[in-house]
Amino acid sequence: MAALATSQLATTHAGFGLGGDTSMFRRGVQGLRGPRASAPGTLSVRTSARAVPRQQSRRAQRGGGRLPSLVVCAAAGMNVVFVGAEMAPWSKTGGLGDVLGGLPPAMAANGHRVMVISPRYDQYKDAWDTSVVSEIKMGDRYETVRFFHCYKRGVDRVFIDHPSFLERVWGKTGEKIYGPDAGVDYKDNQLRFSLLCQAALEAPRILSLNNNPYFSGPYGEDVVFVCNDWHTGPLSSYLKSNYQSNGIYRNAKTAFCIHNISYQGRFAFSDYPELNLPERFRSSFDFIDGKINWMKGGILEADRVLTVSPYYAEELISGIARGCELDNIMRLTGITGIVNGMDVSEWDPSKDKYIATKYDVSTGTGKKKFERMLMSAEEKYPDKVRAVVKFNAALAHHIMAGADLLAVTSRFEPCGLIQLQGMRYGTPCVCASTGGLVDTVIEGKTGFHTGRLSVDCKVVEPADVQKVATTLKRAIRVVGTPVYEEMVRNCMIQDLSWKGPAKNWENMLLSLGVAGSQPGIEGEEIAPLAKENVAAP
Ligand SMILES: Nc1ncnc2c1ncn2[C@@H]1O[C@H](COP(=O)(O)OP(=O)(O)O[C@H]2O[C@H](CO)[C@@H](O)[C@H](O)[C@H]2O)[C@@H](O)[C@H]1O
Repeated sequence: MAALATSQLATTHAGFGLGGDTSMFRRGVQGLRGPRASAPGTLSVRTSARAVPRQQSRRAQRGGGRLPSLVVCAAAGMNVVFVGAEMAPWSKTGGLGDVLGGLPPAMAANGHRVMVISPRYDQYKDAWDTSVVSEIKMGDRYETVRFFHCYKRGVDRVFIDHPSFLERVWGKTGEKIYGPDAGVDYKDNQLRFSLLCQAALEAPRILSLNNNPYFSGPYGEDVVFVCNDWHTGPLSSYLKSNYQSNGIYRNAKTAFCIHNISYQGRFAFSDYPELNLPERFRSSFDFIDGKINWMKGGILEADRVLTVSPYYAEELISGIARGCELDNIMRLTGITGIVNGMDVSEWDPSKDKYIATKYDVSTGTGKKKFERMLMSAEEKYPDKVRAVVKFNAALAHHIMAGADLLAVTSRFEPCGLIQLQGMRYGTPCVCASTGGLVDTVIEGKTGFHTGRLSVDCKVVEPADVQKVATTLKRAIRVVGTPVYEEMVRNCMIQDLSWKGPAKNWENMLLSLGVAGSQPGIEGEEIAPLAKENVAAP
């Protein structure tokens, strides 16, 4: 019998990633109104950071720098600043956190100076208070944010500290990032993430960071910001209105990356003034449903639009259903797809702390004892299914290591990480033919394709059920045969790391032409997965 992991992993956590797709959004902001509203278009971000030294010459530093202890890198490069609502392992509800955890170290390994900025949802014991503060306009009043920092795997991790992040989520990292309960958003998410965008724009200028052996001082103004999902939609607009119109960040550019288009950050149109953006940006944010749409604004105002696989990029512009009503906007701007990598140090079957029996491609075999147990369980409960509906990192690793097949029956899948994780653990995937699954799973070689499934989430099409059942049966018949063994091997010998994707990202970001940007070098990240970068309440 084949042990089968269903797409539970892909679906159970979906309730956490709530986003702002909220017709029920009603925000009570009266309590936040204050006397210091500034006119649209004026610089509303004020900093009280202490003076910082000028950034030293990168090349001079690299030339004379000592050999790095964590990352092998040298020469050239660019300043890249990722901004997002999640950053694994400090915060994660799904793949967005994984990407902001794994891609930046791979870029840093190639010699780029890389910062990632996300909220400080918890008292992370490895992140220090920089003592740098900034006053940010949040709705009608100014709020003070503090910047916390740690340097890990060659990357500056910057955490924005504000009560609207820490007080809500404290001690519950991984949950409650977007709302008090699954399916419920915080009423002030618009203000929380506007604060994140504005604070993120301050960080490269005011933080003097000196841990990296090749760089020191602030990043400065020649940077490329990489915005991720709707939470960062207004960042490009703030860059233009608060800085570039005042002669700051003249050469900076932005890229906007779509991980999940289902959550677009739709808010009542009457809330637009709360963003403190000039009128000229209103048309970028307004939407056909009479709301403002953060993702639309993010797409239209960025210098480049990306998503996480080439096939998904095609799907997004194919029509309303797969483009979720933003297809026409993306046809206008164009969109580039780059397949995600995965964190091969976190997901390593030969070292995985969660699994008792470590293995690699040369030891990928099943245990007779467990096979017998499964068979007897099947005899006893022939029609029963075990569903575990909770976020459990250890169980996720167990499933990848223990299953014979992984079913990923997504209607949409921008890239998908669980099929990569499955393949890394020698678990071929039975997947729907959509998005990144098309780009990453090869029929008959590393998995099985069901064909495309309907995107109408309200109905279960009998034809889709048939497709899934037929493909599962087809796959189960292969399990245990030499063909299956070959598929397991094909899965495990692939390089699924961030190395290749990081190079693709580099080329795309270089094409934006930020002053001083240069190609990186072939670097190897050699740092072990840091044990200490876990959250601690
Ligand atoms: N119950 C559970 N317990 C523990 N861990 C669990 C879990 N359920 C899921 N996970 C983990 O969460 C991550 C899920 O990432 P995915 O990329 O598969 O989907 P997600 O929709 O979150 O990401 C979105 O963004 C990513 C990143 O771009 C795209 O790959 C994807 O297609 C897009 O939908 C994986 O690391 C998985 O192991």
